[in-house]
Amino acid sequence: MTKLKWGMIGGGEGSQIGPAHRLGSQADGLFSFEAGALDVDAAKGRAYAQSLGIAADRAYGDWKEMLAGERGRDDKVDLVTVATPNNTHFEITKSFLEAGFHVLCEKPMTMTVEEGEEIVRVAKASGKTCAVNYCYSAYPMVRQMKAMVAAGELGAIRTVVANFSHGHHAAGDDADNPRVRWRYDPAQAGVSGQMADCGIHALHMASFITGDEVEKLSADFASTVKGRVLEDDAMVNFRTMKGTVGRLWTSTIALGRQHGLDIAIYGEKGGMRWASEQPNQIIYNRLGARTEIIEKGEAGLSEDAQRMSRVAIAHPEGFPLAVANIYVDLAAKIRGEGKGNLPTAEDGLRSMAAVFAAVDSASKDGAWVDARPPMFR
Ligand SMILES: NC(=O)C1=CN([C@@H]2O[C@H](COP(=O)(O)OP(=O)(O)OC[C@H]3O[C@@H](n4cnc5c(N)ncnc54)[C@H](OP(=O)(O)O)[C@@H]3O)[C@@H](O)[C@H]2O)C=CC1
Ligand SMILES: O=C1CO[C@H](CO)[C@@H](O)[C@@H]1O
Repeated sequence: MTKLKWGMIGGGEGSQIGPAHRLGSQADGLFSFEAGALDVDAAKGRAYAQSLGIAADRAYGDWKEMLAGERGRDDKVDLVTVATPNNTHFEITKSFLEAGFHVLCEKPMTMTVEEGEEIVRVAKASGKTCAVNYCYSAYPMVRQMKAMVAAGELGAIRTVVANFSHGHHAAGDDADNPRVRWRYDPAQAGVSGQMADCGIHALHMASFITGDEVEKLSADFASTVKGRVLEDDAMVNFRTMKGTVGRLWTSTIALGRQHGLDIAIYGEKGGMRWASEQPNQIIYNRLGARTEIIEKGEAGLSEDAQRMSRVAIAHPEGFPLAVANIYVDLAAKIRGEGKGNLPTAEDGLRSMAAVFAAVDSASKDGAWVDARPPMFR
């Protein structure tokens, strides 16, 4: 099978997410890395792209040059990944979709709800795929949890408790760290810091696993590090469309917590929890029974959990392979072979609506506000 052609914008040398996209896109031999505008500094971006094996004429200085260069080629890239800071996602994603490219955009998909709605419209009109990199939903055992909820193994879901709390932005003297500073700069990050950076992953997981959506929420935001404009800690209570009670804590100042993404689902007949730092196990309790550990690779897992797992039982499969699962489903969708369980532009829009609702609620002492995008009300 001929490989699809892939290009990336952002994800340059030293970036946090760039390596995961390179490893993920290459893991299954489905995409060849053909073009990139990898850095905000044109010279650095061109040099780094070439050091990764990209031809000089496709190692672009910026995304506009890449769009102009690629759209005229017979062998243009099929898929473009947008892995730049948040304030550029909308313009780049919209432009590439309109020019006929498939796009995988990093989260948050846009800076505003209106932009999110615009991307949903543009993606639909273009007929191209626009996915958003909610990659934690592509861990095998997260797929297993989704399948178990859908099969009714937990009964009606009562409560979802999600955390995405780490301690890596706890140092007040780290404000100039280039990996940190844009995350608290409203011009580059948007109206929210940690809620938009990590909280939306946890909220997406809650929706993804339960097959439900956030309807309304109440938020408490805090900026605990002196001088920080945007929140670095947030507690959000929410309710879903089906009436499930939701709790979310997201923080960047929780020293001692490393990645800090975990989720628990409690239903009438059972409960289960999963943590991204122990991704191969689900801790499961049936009502009245002893605790069970469900292990990646064991017999009897859902078809989707098996499909998303590459190596035998007990061998760790981690973050880059979860990202690879997103690329597997993207390749299938681009080839018209199925949709998998891809996070979509609609998911990206729902996240933006939740972020804006949380900012609004926090400014009103935690008043409950509608968290649905106007387009879906
Ligand atoms: N899905 C996930 O799990 C994760 C998602 N993310 C998301 O990915 C995006 C990038 O985050 P992260 O990698 O942590 O950020 P970093 O700051 O670590 O890296 C950003 C990279 O993009 C480059 N860049 C900045 N602006 C442009 C531009 N206009 N054109 C081309 N390249 C540009 C930077 O260059 P330079 O170094 O010179 O500034 C750098 O190489 C964010 O939106 C973030 O929310 C991040 C981590 C995990
Ligand atoms: O999306 C993300 C998930 O993980 C990181 C934390 O480790 C975040 O900073 C990031 O933007």
